[in-house]
Amino acid sequence: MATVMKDIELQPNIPTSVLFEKHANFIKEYSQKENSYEYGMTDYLRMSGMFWGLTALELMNTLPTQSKDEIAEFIKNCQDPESGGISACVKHDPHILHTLSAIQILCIYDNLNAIDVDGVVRYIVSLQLSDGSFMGDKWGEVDTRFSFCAVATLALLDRLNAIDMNQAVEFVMSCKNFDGGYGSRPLSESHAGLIYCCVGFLSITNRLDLVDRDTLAWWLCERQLPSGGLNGRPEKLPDVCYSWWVLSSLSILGRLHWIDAEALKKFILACQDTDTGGFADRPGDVADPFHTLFGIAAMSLLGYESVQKVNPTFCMPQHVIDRLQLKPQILT
Ligand SMILES: CN(C(=O)[C@H](Cc1cnc[nH]1)NC(=O)OCc1ccccc1)[C@@H](Cc1ccccc1)C(=O)N[C@@H](Cc1c[nH]c2ccccc12)C(=O)NO
Ligand SMILES: [Zn+2]
Repeated sequence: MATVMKDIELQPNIPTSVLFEKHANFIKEYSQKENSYEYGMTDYLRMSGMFWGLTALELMNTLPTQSKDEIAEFIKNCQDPESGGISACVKHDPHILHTLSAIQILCIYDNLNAIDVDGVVRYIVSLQLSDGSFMGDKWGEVDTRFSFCAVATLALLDRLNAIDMNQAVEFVMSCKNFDGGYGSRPLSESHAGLIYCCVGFLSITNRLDLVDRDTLAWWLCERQLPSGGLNGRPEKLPDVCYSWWVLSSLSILGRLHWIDAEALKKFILACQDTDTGGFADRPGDVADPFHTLFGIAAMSLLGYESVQKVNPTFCMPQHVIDRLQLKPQILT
């Protein structure tokens, strides 16, 4: 009985280069369709959506610098004066995910003094529990994603000393599985997105010595399918955003060369929508800003020319990380 591996077939006529013009247009148009149904439906993701769009544009050297003040104004209006946290959109509750996205955007524009930095630090500190873990917001959900958001935000603000670092590391390590991967809580299944968060967390806290380097690198390489694409867990279909979660983790572990880069590049290029611009999760699907950022960021990690270098730990342009004099640990 043949074991059927879930994968896709690449069509013959796929693009052979990144269609930069079309992608820049796609992102700019997306943000202008303010009164469209899709735009309204994604209010709850607005701050993250802005991070995806702006980072993609900066990586393609097309950041709209003229929007700097209006974006700072929007972010200011999203900061809750009482908790110090930042929300996805005005009138929404603050959340650690969108607090990170907001700080990432302000760092790209070198405009951190647009918001109350001490308030943001106070908010992050207020979310840490006694076991070292972090809640996403006041409603109490705990997840290793939020551990990453906490240390990434504090590192960008140069305020890492505000939290109990040893306890924070203890909790993340309690989520390591025997396959070398990490889940969202202790005993949760390994997943490429959470592995990115936990490896990124250990990179920022300078504790990559705690990773089972080759076991984990092996699990990550096993994500590559015959189509060249990467999936997020065994038996799943390939998806261009997993190119980012897996490649950035392998880069931090110094094992990027274990992936078949040429086959992966072909898969990523095939995910471009040649009509609308943008990247979809898989060839032939509808493009969106999320998959557009992670497709471009993955191409950057693969050394594709005329894309700015991206930092694998922060998913931000390397020149921004350099300006902030941040040196997240990577293994060579
Ligand atoms: C809420 N999200 C998801 O659940 C996506 C859905 C998806 C896309 N392709 C396959 N599934 N899943 C996802 O992001 O999984 C990867 C992941 C999971 C956990 C932690 C980190 C990354 C997406 C949005 C979305 C929803 C639906 C369709 C496309 C995008 C999402 O917001 N993901 C997060 C993932 C992420 C990126 N950087 C992070 C840092 C810390 C924590 C999470 C993230 C994000 O981009 N935040 O800025
Ligand atoms: Zn995806």
